[in-house]
Amino acid sequence: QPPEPPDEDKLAIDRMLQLIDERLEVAPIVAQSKWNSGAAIEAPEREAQILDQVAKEAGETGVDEAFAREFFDRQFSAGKQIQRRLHHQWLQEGRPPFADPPDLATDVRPVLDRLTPQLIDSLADMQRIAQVEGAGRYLRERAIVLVQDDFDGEPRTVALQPLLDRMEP
Ligand SMILES: C=C(O[C@@H]1C=C(C(=O)O)C=C[C@H]1O)C(=O)O
Repeated sequence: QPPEPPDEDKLAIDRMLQLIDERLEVAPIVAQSKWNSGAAIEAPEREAQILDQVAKEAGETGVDEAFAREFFDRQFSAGKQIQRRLHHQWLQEGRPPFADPPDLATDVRPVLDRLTPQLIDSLADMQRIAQVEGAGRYLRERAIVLVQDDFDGEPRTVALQPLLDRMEP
């Protein structure tokens, strides 16, 4: 029998995976909003602003700042991958603008901003659990169940990478 993390750690890993999935779920809404407005998928100043906030809150929560930055950078990459794939698809379909598009600033970004502190708290758990035997194995197994595999599972792989890099197998 391979070693398994304690139940409490399993719950914390599940929680992290649910939050990652929730964040990825927002990407298609971002894509819709940008499809209508013509805004670029890449918003580097917005990413920089989130990362500044992340660095500050990570410090206060005892999360390694480089780990937190790397983690969020990968979440951005995964989200942008989804946006690019959808825009590519819609371009090929000749899709017209969406009828009732969400507003990026007032409807969509606040949803992502609410997830940020929850993800940082969860990162504090992950930092501790990284040393627990079987944590990486459990995370890998549960990710298949809890995180969407849209677009061939590529965004999922990207989003999980910083966690798996740290975890005991
Ligand atoms: C989600 C957006 O698109 C991209 C992805 C971001 C993210 O995942 O937080 C942030 C900025 C953009 O580069 C956005 O513009 O808000």
